[in-house]
Order: sequence, then structure tokens, then C-alpha cells
Amino acid sequence: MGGEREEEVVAATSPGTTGFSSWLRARSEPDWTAVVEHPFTDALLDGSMPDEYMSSYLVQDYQFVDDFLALLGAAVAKADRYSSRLALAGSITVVTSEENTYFQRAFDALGIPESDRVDPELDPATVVFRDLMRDTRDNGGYAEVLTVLTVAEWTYLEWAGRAPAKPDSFVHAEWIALHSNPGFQSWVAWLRSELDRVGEGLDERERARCLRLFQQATKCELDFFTAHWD
Ligand SMILES: Cc1ncc(CO)c(N)n1
Repeated sequence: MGGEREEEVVAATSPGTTGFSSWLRARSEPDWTAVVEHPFTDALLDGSMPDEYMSSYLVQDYQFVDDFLALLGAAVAKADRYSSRLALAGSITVVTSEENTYFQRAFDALGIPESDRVDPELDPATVVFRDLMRDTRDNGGYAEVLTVLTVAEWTYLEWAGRAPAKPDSFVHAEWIALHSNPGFQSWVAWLRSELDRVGEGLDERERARCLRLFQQATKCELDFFTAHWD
């Protein structure tokens, strides 16, 4: 989810390699690298993605985004300070504006019927991810919500920024651009520094709970791509 985000996100110091977010990521290998180097993302970046695969992915991802938006709302509610709520609310604006219009234009271009936009049959991978987000939203604290948001956004920043991309179709090119533009980069930097900050106040058990969630969400990302590839 990207866009003109710099103004909205409260200035974040660049996260380093020693904070909680890096600690979580290092313990989520080999799945983390399998996500950001997934063959689905290779095909997107090199312009060889078949429409059929992109269509089924985007239909499922639109349902993912619904629960992701609800999770962002939970983050606004659970955040421990006003400046954090402001940063989170800025990202909600991107999801509800340029990302949503991208989906509508892509669905039109791909000829996706109304029923698949509104109420598609969900893949098992979509259901598992949705359940993880709903459980985190309903039962998690701010650190847990941030953990799931960070996995979703940071993995996307990493695959989308991995190689120069110039696919012909706007459906592919804009999906990459939404997840690699400077606004999106600063949003992910903010999420990571926020998770680093909140992580410092957690005890051992809470940190372990976030680690489990980080690993589960990373596996969800992996299975989500694979559902539209293998
Ligand atoms: C499955 C999935 N994960 C992450 C993102 C980026 O927010 C997305 N659009 N879809």
C-alpha cells in the first residue's frame, strides 16, 4: 500500500539492524527469503506474469486488504500515543484511495466479474491469513497488531524493490510501484521503528508471542503467493 505518504507519516529514524524488528525477521528464515524471492514475484518483476495468475491473486488480495484495513483500524485504537495514531491513520488513507482505485481499474482491465470483487470463494491461504488478522485484531495488544502489519508491509517492500521492473501492463507495474515508492518506504521504516520502540517495553513472554506471530504471518505470506503459482 503506497502513495504520497511522506507528509502524513511522522518522521521516523531509519531502523537499524539491531532492533526488535530485525531480531524478529532473522528468526523467520528461511520463510522470509522464500517470500521476498518467490517465483510469483519474479514473474511480476520481469513482466512474465500470466493474466490468469494475476487475476486470481488480486481477487484474493482484495479480500486480504479488507481485513488488513480493519487491522489498521485496530492499530489506531490500540496505539499508545497520538503521534502513532496519526501515522497509522495516514496509511489508512492510502488503502482507501489510490490502492482501492488500483483494484477497481485492474479488475476492469482483467474483466473480473462483480461477484468475484465482492464475495469470491476464498482460497485456504486467504482464510488462514484472514483468521490470523482477525484474531490479532480482536485479542492482540498494540505490539501484536504492529507485528502482523510489519510482516505484511515489509515483505512487500522487499520483493517490490528487489529488481528494476518495467512490465508493460499497468496492472503489474502499478502493483509493484504501490509497494516500492518513497512514501511506502517511509511507511515501512516507520512501522519498523515503531515495532522496535514498542518491543523495548515488552517482557520475555510478550516478545516470544510476537515472534510466533511474526513467523506465522511470514508463513501466511509465503502460502498466499504459492496459492497463485504452483
Ligand atoms: C497478502 C498480502 N500481503 C501484504 C500486502 C501488502 O499490504 C498485500 N497487499 N497482500
